Amino acid sequence: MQYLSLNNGIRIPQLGYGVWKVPNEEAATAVGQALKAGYRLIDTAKIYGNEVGVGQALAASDVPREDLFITTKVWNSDQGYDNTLNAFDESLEKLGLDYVDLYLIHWPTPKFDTYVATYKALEKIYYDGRAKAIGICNFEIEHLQRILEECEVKPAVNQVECHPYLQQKELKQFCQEHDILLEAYSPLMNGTKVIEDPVIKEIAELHGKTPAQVILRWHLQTDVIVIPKTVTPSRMQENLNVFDFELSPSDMDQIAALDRNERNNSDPNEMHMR
Ligand SMILES: NC(=O)C1=CN([C@@H]2O[C@H](COP(=O)(O)OP(=O)(O)OC[C@H]3O[C@@H](n4cnc5c(N)ncnc54)[C@H](OP(=O)(O)O)[C@@H]3O)[C@@H](O)[C@H]2O)C=CC1
Ligand SMILES: O=C1CO[C@H](CO)[C@@H](O)[C@@H]1O
Repeated sequence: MQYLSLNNGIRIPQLGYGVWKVPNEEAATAVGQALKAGYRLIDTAKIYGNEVGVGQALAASDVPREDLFITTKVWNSDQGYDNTLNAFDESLEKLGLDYVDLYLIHWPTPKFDTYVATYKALEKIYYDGRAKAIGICNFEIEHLQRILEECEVKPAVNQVECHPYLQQKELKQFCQEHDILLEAYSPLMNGTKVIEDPVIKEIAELHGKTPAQVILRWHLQTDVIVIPKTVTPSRMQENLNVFDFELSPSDMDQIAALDRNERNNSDPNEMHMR
């Protein structure tokens, strides 16, 4: 496993395991398999409804707590200072943990203008030592600017949709300038289109790797954290086997040219409180 350092010095595995759409009843098995395969970062959220299953896998695993990196997120309808503190307590209890490694605001929900108060609750959780790091998801530059201006603790990460068809170059640069790591969600574009892209396929053949491995390797070489999801054990292993080859500058240039601002998930400015 390869690690990066967050802006507060905490180490984060650069490749993790996402569990959106993994039903709670299946999460314990899936996360257990992922931990056995070698994943150490698990990315869940209250809205995924599987924190209990994730917690069961953590409890059953012999991986020491300090080697795990557990992320969860506050959902839109729990935003606001007090609501967030309560939602955090519930998430922690479901996970069966006394701290998480990273707690994130799931969406800025700009229409309701609650994300600054929500972030201040995250700061309290951080100061209390119950989250080793805090951050946000789906924040655009204007949302980030407000946090940087109005809050004390710099977000450690901004988790956003990112893949070769949505490379987030401007946001990535802004985050780099402010020492915020970008974390790529839906890194395989939810297993759609980009996996079938002819340029990706050609590069994959050149390296004797799969298209998914090429995409994940591209993410790693662009210095982002990447959290692919799969419930298929062979793919868990496939997605981890990306540390034994390197994309050339020419491969990287060809993938850079695939950027087309194509989103597969919601637009942060259109996400409402649900
Ligand atoms: N903060 C946020 O707003 C969001 C965060 N996320 C996080 O990011 C994680 C990953 O993103 P997600 O949206 O799940 O999408 P991904 O881009 O990780 O794609 C997951 C899909 O790709 C398939 N897949 C996985 N590996 C391979 C492979 N090697 N070859 C072919 N297909 C493959 C999976 O199928 P199968 O499982 O059947 O093998 C699944 O259908 C989420 O699980 C979640 O933790 C996601 C969305 C939003
Ligand atoms: O992480 C995510 C997946 O689930 C949610 C919907 O249920 C999305 O809104 C979110 O971005």
